[in-house]
Amino acid sequence: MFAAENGLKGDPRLKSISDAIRVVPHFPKPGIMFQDITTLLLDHKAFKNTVDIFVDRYKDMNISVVAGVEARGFMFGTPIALAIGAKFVPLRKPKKLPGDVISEAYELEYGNDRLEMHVGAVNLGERALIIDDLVATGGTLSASIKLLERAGAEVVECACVIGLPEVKTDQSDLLRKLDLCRVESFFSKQGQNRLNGKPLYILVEPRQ
Ligand SMILES: O=P(O)(O)OC[C@H]1O[C@H](OP(=O)(O)OP(=O)(O)O)[C@H](O)[C@@H]1O
Ligand SMILES: Nc1ncnc2[nH]cnc12
Repeated sequence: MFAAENGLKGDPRLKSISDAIRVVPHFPKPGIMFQDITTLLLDHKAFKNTVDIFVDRYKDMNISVVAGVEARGFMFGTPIALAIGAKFVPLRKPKKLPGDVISEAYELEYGNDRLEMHVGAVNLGERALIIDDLVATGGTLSASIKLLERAGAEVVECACVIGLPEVKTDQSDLLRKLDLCRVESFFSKQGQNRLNGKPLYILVEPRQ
């Protein structure tokens, strides 16, 4: 669900977060409206508001693992993990982790990729939160959920700063991706957004 529909309606922190995100048209490819969170990181107050909202939501949920998606999920995931007293597990792009890994392939708005996690980073039955900066097709989060579940964790929720309600891609491609992700009521404003059966919590919609 969106934070504004879940108790934070009119909360000025959401506007401060949205205002701090820069939109760069046609990056990294023509037609993509790139949501640039580096400008949010430059704004101490807006960055702190972002982390605080997540920490308030997750601090009493008995979460022992925060998994962050490379690269931008690391920037939000690590301060959240520290604040709620959980360990941080990086989900990395291929061939970056030195130990034994498990791996999941996925599709992106602008390409294909794979995520890897160290074997042994997560124990059976641990309660996990997955953090990224942005959800578009849901392919990245879908692969992340699978990695955590393969390691025996219970994924409590996925959380992102930005949710793109529509993906700028051709319709059949989008349908194929949504099918791949088994997205249920994706970006419905009423009720919960769900991704592979897991609740999805989103702070703001993209800036135009
Ligand atoms: O919902 P999806 O369609 O899967 O897209 C969302 C993902 O795309 C971006 O990462 P990207 O792969 O560009 O990597 P980066 O963070 O390393 O730049 C973004 O940070 C998310 O992880
Ligand atoms: N439009 C977008 N802006 C930033 N990151 C993205 N990842 C996938 N689509 C994106």
